[in-house]
Amino acid sequence: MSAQSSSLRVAAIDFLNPAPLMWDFEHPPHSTQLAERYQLHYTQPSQCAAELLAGRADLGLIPIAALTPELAIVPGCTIASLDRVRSIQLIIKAPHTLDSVKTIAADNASRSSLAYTQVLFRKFIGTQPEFVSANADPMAMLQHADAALLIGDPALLALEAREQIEQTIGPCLWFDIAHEWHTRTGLPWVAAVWATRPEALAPAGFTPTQLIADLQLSRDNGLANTEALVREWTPRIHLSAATIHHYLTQNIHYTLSPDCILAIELFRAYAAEVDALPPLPALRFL
Ligand SMILES: C=C(O[C@@H]1C=C(C(=O)O)C=C[C@H]1O)C(=O)O
Repeated sequence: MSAQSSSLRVAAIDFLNPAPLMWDFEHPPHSTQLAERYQLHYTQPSQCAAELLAGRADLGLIPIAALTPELAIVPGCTIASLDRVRSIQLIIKAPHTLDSVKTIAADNASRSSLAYTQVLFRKFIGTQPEFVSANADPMAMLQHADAALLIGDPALLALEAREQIEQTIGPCLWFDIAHEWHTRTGLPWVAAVWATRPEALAPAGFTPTQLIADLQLSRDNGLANTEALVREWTPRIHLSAATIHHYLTQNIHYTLSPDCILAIELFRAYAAEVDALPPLPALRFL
């Protein structure tokens, strides 16, 4: 059997924010060679986690809320933010405020932001609002609940449509969940990491070193090509080139630094404390 006789099945996220991480998989000169070794499939964050946990994917860009003791974090890359992320919005309908909100319609694509929001209310505000899973449609969500939690591209688009939403729904308060976490903990806000079932690597002819190197190089090449990414995404999403540029360079942080690891540990500890997630006593790394 040759060293690379089969490929690694990868579940990736179909939002704007992971685009720099995916650069080499989608652009020459590396895309052709990577396509022989990686079989990519794009879906929503919650689905990436489900596929990895069910063994339908070997590697996934998954919400940190979905990490289990069986999964190993691939060091190097992350989807995080050092303060405001822009794409995680909690929209609260007047006259409600953070203290009075009772029902929250939560985007069913999310695992991490849902648990961060539960931590925000249960640990920091001291209330127990009810969360109802919903499709990412801000008008419908706000018609049925006191607040809406949106993630990814739908959150970015809701911010652009803020006036229109408030004309229909009435005045709203808009909270950036990453900023709320950062101001209360002093730590980065971490949403997702590359994770793998480590036993899947050898049968696909991969070593951990090679996987880590491929993913980091793709991220580095993506960040070196931000201008090209902005040009590619401007026709694909209803946002200005300046907003996309700011989002990719200022809002999202792509390096899994020691602070990000501390943040994952604290988030999982708080989430277990408030019964938002099962306990995860130790993080496992590849
Ligand atoms: C920054 C974001 O992070 C995403 C949010 C996630 C979640 O809430 O579960 C998971 C993966 C990330 O890609 C975003 O999509 O806005």
